[in-house]
Amino acid sequence: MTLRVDVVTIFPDYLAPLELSLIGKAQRDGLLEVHVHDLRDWTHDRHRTVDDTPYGGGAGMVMRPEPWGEALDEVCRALPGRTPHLVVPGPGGDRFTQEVAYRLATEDDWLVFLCGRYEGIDERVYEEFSARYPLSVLSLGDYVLNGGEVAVLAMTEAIARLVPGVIGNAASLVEESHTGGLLEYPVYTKPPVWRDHEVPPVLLSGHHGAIAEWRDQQRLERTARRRPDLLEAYEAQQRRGADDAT
Ligand SMILES: N#Cc1c(-c2ccc3cc[nH]c3c2)n[nH]c1N
Repeated sequence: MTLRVDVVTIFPDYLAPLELSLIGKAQRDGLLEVHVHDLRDWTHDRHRTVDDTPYGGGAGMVMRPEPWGEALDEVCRALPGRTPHLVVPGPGGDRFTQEVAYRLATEDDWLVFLCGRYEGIDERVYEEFSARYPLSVLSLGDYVLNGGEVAVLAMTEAIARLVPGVIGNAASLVEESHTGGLLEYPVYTKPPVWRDHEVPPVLLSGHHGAIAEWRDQQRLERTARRRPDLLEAYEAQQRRGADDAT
């Protein structure tokens, strides 16, 4: 399945990193298609204006609905017969988590990201396009960015890497943080001793069962220390699983 990603932004160069590394290779391998669009291409004045002052007063500027309307009318019709899922990064959105990334990677094959700037996008754009397409507002976390581009980079990488074939060794997806609800275990490589820091002996033992047990324990301890909220959810899920099995 080729995942198509369209991004509408006033800073197209911000999305250049999507041409690099694994995401760039996925595009060259035909697993991912990324199309970046400059919102100003849908303006018609000499200054290519995309913002204006807010009704009701207040600081800052608001993104005008007209360029968004014309841009999304065109972008969302790029694949006749297919329906895009519109994703708008925003601090007030639902939390973007690994579970959301997995859902978007497996349930959608066409994502259209709207990158807001200034104080945001005129609300009528959400009204107009949520009536026509699935539309999600998603937040990276509880801090404030200046626009949606950084969020789109993070979301696209998190989603694209879950597309089959993008990550060469799919097994690595199983043991990483947030897969299965726990944080990842600590990793080591050569040399066996570095500045008097030794690799845990169990990892040099060759006993795969003992290594797996140590890693599981490390995941639990690390999650308990750094993210007790995740551990609580994990243990509740384990209890539900045990109840279902009886
Ligand atoms: N996602 C996300 C965001 C944002 C964000 C996203 C878009 C715009 C447009 C203007 N300001 C923005 C902030 N801030 N913090 C997050 N976790």
